[in-house]
Amino acid sequence: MKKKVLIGMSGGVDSTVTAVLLQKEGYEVEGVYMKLHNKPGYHEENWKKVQRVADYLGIKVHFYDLSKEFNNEVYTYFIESYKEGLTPNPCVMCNRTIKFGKMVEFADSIGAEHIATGHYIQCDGEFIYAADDPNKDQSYFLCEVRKEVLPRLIFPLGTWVKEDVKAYAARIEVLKDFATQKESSEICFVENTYDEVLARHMNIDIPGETVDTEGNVVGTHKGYMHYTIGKRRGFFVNGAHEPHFVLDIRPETNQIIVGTREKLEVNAFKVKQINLFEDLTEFDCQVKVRYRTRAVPCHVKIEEGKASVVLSEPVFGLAKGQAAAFYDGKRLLGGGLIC
Ligand SMILES: Nc1ncnc2c1ncn2[C@@H]1O[C@H](COP(=O)(O)OP(=O)(O)OP(=O)(O)O)[C@@H](O)[C@H]1O
Repeated sequence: MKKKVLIGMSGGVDSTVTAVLLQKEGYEVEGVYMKLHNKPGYHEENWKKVQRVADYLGIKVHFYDLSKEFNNEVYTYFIESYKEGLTPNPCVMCNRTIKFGKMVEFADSIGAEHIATGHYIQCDGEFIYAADDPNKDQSYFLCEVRKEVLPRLIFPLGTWVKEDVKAYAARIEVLKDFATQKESSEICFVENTYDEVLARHMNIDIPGETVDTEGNVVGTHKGYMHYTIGKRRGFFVNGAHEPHFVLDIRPETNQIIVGTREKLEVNAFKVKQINLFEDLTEFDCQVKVRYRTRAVPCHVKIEEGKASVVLSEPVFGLAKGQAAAFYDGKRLLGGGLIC
């Protein structure tokens, strides 16, 4: 009997090509489109595309409304994090709870042993590995995924480059336009900027004090939720000759702490909500502290659910709330949230 795979189909070129490839490989393919939020017009358009692919492949596709779950697990966390002066990573949370959480439960309900997506990642059933194409690699966003689901995951695009994925779609007459459509933005529910999303829920324009590391008031800012650590624009510092960066955010007093670039340097930090694919308590590895950055060698020690990370070279602009992903070369060991 053919093995059944459930594919997360977004209407984008990556998941479309994923579906074509897995059907060619001999899997019995079903697709699911998850409605995650209420961006006007967004779902109607994507669902139509998913149906078009389904017609072409002759497969069954499901429309699954997970907007309530997404709101509870991802969207609220996003809003609350900014309120607390943190920099959230909604994609990391979505991958844990929705894409490789609720979608896996859905796969169970239709008797699908495997779950596939168009993520640029590799997985051997035990570990996740960075994609061959370093520019597209998305493994960082899976550092909080539960270990138990790994044996069921398939990522056919982990060895592909995006241009080849587009070229593949372009060669199929009915899927031609998938190759040229606009690529999705980084956070699916953010249309333009994250402040716009926050402003729908609260007043974020409350001017406050800009303070230096000694506690002196040196200027003004637009409201602490407009800033993330490392940001260097959008606030005022009296008589500053050098560029100043946001070093810390104090929601209680609506203050931002600013300083020159060398003050952004961090050599050690802590990580909570640790999720590891291997039983490790003390180890050397490399850590990525944000998505588009190089992994830095470090030593990690885990005690009472928190990891102490000591870096062998400094990083600049470490934002609390962001994910820290631990790697052994291309192999993802797991990760957690910077605290
Ligand atoms: N709303 C959704 N419903 C079902 N699966 C989804 C949805 N959004 C994303 N996915 C799955 O997660 C994968 C990675 O999502 P991401 O948002 O990074 O999309 P992407 O790289 O633009 O891929 P695509 O070209 O398939 O949209 C997608 O390839 C798809 O398999």
